[in-house]
Amino acid sequence: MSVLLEVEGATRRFGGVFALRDVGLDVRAGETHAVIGPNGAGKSTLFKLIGGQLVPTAGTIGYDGERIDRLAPHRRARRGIAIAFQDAPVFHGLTVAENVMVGAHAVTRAGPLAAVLRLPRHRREEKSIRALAFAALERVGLADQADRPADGLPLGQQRALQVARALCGKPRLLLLDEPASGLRGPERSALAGLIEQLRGEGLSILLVEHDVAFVARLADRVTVLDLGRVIASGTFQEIRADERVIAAYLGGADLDGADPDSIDPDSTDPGGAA
Ligand SMILES: Nc1ncnc2c1ncn2[C@@H]1O[C@H](COP(=O)(O)OP(=O)(O)OP(=O)(O)O)[C@@H](O)[C@H]1O
Repeated sequence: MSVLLEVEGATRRFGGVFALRDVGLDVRAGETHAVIGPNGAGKSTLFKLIGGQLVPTAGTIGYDGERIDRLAPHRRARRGIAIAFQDAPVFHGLTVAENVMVGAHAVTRAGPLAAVLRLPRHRREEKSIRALAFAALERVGLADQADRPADGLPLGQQRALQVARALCGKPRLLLLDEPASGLRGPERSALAGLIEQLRGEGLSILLVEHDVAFVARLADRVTVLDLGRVIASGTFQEIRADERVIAAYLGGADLDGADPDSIDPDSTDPGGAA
């Protein structure tokens, strides 16, 4: 399997604090790779280095054979890296479809503001943007919600909407920022099913997540961060047996409780990775 994303020696310092030190990981084409770690481990910092919201103090990030660590986020998006931020705003007063159309700016010349303001440049592209948005809504199972106001959409469907927005950019690599956070059992299961479906369609996925049960079900490989360093990487079964991982998770009770085969539909416990 070829490597799509390669992070090497990534270091990020904030003043005297090393949020990340010499971190390496790769995402292979078609795999779901999860990054987990306790609070303050550096997960968000790593996510932002890959998305382009932060630049590394040292190290490199390669994507599809090209260095991208100094590229602006929108240039990464145009190369096929899409981000679904779990707390990205839902634009109230717009329909579900219109909210998703805002995500199409990565593959069209009109920007998101043009989409919202319906400027002439946008109108020329509106037809293809609508088609992209509806295809994305189909993929995430929200097509029947397309014309309803996005206000008041249940949290699980809001997450699916964020994923649909990201899919409008026709990504090869989808970055998911704690997608299960705050979701209850059935919604978590539905979202896990969606991520499995996208993986089945060939999308490469990098998932930063607190919820260990969620990761156990979805990830082909897991990278574990603690205090800014990689302490283990491998399949979930491999990392759950690693002594450093068990120590980082205070005795391993949370990891042992994560059943890779199921997410308890009645559970609201996020798996205890926090
Ligand atoms: N902008 C910043 N300025 C100063 N320190 C920062 C900044 N961002 C992160 N840090 C520090 O870097 C370290 C890693 O933070 P980061 O948010 O990446 O961890 P995390 O694993 O995402 O944590 P959490 O699970 O709590 O979200 C922490 O010590 C944090 O305080």
